Amino acid sequence: MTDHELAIAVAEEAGALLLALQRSGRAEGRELGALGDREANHAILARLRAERPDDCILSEESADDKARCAQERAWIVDPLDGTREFSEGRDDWAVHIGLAVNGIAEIGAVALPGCDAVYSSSAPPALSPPQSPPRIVVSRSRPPREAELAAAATGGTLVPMGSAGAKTMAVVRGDAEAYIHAGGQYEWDSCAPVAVARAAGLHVSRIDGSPLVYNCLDVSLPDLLVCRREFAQPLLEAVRSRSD
Ligand SMILES: Nc1ncnc2c1ncn2[C@@H]1O[C@H](COP(=O)(O)O)[C@@H](OP(=O)(O)O)[C@H]1O
Ligand SMILES: [Mg+2]
Repeated sequence: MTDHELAIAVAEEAGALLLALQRSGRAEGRELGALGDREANHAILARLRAERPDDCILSEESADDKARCAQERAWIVDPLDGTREFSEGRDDWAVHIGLAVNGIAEIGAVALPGCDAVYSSSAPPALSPPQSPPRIVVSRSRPPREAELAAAATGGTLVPMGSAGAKTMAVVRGDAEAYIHAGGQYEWDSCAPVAVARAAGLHVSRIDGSPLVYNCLDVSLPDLLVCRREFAQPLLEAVRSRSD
């Protein structure tokens, strides 16, 4: 099984488990979210450890073994991204299985079980012509000021949505032209989605235009821009105007 095949299989397996849990009535609200985080994490770690015993794993839901930083390869996983939306019974949540190689998000699978979809860096969908002005997806609960500036500068509209994976896949799919986040996030929130976005030919960077680097000692990765290449320059300029 290749790394790509493994990432897809693990994302699908955890996604099916989570969808069944969400529909089961076993728990609701915060309790449902906590159960989902824990059970998906357990399934993902068991499978990755069995199939890739020599690789390190960084997961949102497990203690971080910093020995990973000395390794070329690290699996970076978010068992349930968009926990809030999952626990509200919505569809905008995701499972992220990413593999960073030498700090770069090389391989990723993002499952959107509520939409019956799995995206992979091995076969991203072809991009259709972008709409203009751009549709910019942002956090439902924490839309950043930088995105408002970017929308104002480009005449674009903000589209609130949960989950970093769901938002990035909206750009990959062509339902939006950009995803802007600022103010806080971690490596697991973006590694797998960014691997898929890179493979699809999208622009991916921090909001100052610098590269997104993974498998770092400090796992904070507080902002990002994923967008159609046509919009990268105007969006980066608009976001930079905040710090001028
Ligand atoms: N300011 C912040 N600080 C830390 N994490 C943040 C954050 N804003 C968003 N995130 C995380 O990024 C993911 C997507 O958030 P959003 O839906 O608001 O865009 C969520 O991951 P989890 O659901 O895995 O916790 C959320 O916790
Ligand atoms: Mg997350």
